[in-house]
Amino acid sequence: MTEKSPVDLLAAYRRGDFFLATENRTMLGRGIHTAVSDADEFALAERVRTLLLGKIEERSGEDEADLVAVGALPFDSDATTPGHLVVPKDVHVAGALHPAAATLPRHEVPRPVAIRPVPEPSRHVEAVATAVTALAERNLRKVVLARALDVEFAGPVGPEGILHNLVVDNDRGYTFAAELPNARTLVGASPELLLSRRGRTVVSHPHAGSAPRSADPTIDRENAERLLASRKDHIEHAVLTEAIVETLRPYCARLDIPPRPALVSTPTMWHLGTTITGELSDPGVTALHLAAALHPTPAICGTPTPSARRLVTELEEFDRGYYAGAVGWVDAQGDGEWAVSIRCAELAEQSLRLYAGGGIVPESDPKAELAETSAKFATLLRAMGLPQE
Ligand SMILES: C=C(O[C@@H]1C=C(C(=O)O)C=C[C@H]1O)C(=O)O
Repeated sequence: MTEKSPVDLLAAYRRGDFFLATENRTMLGRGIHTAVSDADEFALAERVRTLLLGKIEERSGEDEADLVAVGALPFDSDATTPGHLVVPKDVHVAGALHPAAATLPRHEVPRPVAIRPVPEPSRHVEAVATAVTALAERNLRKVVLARALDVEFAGPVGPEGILHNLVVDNDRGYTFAAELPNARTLVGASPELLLSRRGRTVVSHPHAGSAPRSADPTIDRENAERLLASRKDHIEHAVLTEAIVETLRPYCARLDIPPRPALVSTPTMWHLGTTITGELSDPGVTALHLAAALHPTPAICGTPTPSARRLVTELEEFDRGYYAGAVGWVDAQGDGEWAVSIRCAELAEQSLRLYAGGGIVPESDPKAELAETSAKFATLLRAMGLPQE
């Protein structure tokens, strides 16, 4: 592994590579040594584990640090949208991109020729109202409804400029670009950690409960305080942390769960977040296996999961693809990091689809839910140099 600075890695990123920047690490994966796709996420985790362990043996004693698999899990796996990981030919890892990245000049992204909401905003409001009724009828505690924006360009557009600007804007969280098996690139900046594993230590940082940031410091503070005091948002959040804890508990000898969520901020949103830390009882369980066990969490699907998933399919007029899945890496030891793939877009040759959703509980107001998705689009719109809806 040659030494490169984090800013060099960002500059070196090209479509086809894997890129992930976190608060303390920057990773660039290039080339395909082996690609593994599987619609069954646990089978995928097992195949990747066997593959990486096999590679350790081939190398016998050489450096194992760059033996990783990187990639993305979709919201709903099937044959055309499988979990997709790649063992890159070359992996470069460096330290944190920030604070240095904040001073980098922004890149120009071509202006779109068309932006079309899917569905129309009024239809999303109706879908949320229908969801609120369905929650009571079907005994659901929460469902997450999303909408999309289809953006078209006059010519080919790469992910490089968008990724660069996302990195400049976001000094925390998980900023990523990953190649998808459908010849698209998933690019985004998620605040939310699904799961990380380092040795026996696992961490999950679920987010639920949202309010927009404001350029006016007084309004910004008020929005944050209203969120911290909002019963509706605390209910949405509790449903999520309960599910994470329930899933992780059987794997862990110890779990630390803070009694109440904390305020988390991105440049565009306030959220409620809870950092859950655990110690694995079986260190043989990989980060990817645990990510597969947790997914789909009530942050992006709902509770109970099967009926929430059904309601999502009934009410959303588009396929989520790799939005509301996970993006990350796992190494030969089973360590890894998986972020929830939100605040992201799937980029094709000269078009992209960007996504945003929000949790619906019985107390939800449909108009406020529409506004929340608009605020969430801002992460990507800003990186594209566009006005925020
Ligand atoms: C579903 C999204 O975000 C999720 C939903 C949230 C909410 O409902 O409050 C908050 C953070 C995320 O877990 C998204 O950004 O698309």
